[in-house]
Amino acid sequence: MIILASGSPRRRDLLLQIGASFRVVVSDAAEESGDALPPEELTVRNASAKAMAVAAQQPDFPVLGADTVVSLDGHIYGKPGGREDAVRMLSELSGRTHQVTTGIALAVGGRVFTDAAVTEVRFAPLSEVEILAYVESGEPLDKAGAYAIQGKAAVFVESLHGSFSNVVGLPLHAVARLAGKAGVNLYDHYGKGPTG
Ligand SMILES: Cc1cn([C@H]2C[C@H](O)[C@@H](COP(=O)(O)OP(=O)(O)OP(=O)(O)O)O2)c(=O)[nH]c1=O
Repeated sequence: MIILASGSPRRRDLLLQIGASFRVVVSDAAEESGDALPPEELTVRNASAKAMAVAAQQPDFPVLGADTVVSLDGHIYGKPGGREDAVRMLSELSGRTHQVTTGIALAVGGRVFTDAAVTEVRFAPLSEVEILAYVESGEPLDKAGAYAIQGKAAVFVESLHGSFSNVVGLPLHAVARLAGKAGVNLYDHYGKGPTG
């Protein structure tokens, strides 16, 4: 069994999807933000801080932390500060290709294994009316870059290159690969793997 150090229902759903054996302990680690660090470095740092904060209380289990940001033209977009901020972010993403980066960190036995995945997402040009209606739906407010690809914003996405689950908050292939590297079994209930 592992511990998911995350309050994100999306990350919980993604681990459930692959049949992982886990429980959730939400981390209180402070997140860094801003454009000073490249997205891979920033998200790996934040993911490590989340994993290590929970590992300090739960040293007997491997702990997985993750952090997702959107980036475009050297700017990093985290969660919007409110509706106006969400409108601004979506206007900037409109008609452009941006990157979604998730850093992951697995703390196990005093060591921290890390990785990051990047997905390119192309948005169609969005009208002001579309953006305002979407923000009004409330969906963007707790999402990096002010949108949810698994939700109503799916209609904005013209194309995607890379891992889809990465955009939703947890790159599942990279998580499985990292677990393998760290010697952690994600599916330890009765020793069964994803195929049962
Ligand atoms: C781009 C995008 C982000 N998101 C979400 C995933 C993350 O939950 C959130 C990014 O915020 P994060 O700070 O990475 O995570 P979180 O605060 O939700 O959870 P925790 O720190 O406890 O792990 O944005 C989507 O759900 N869909 C999307 O298409």
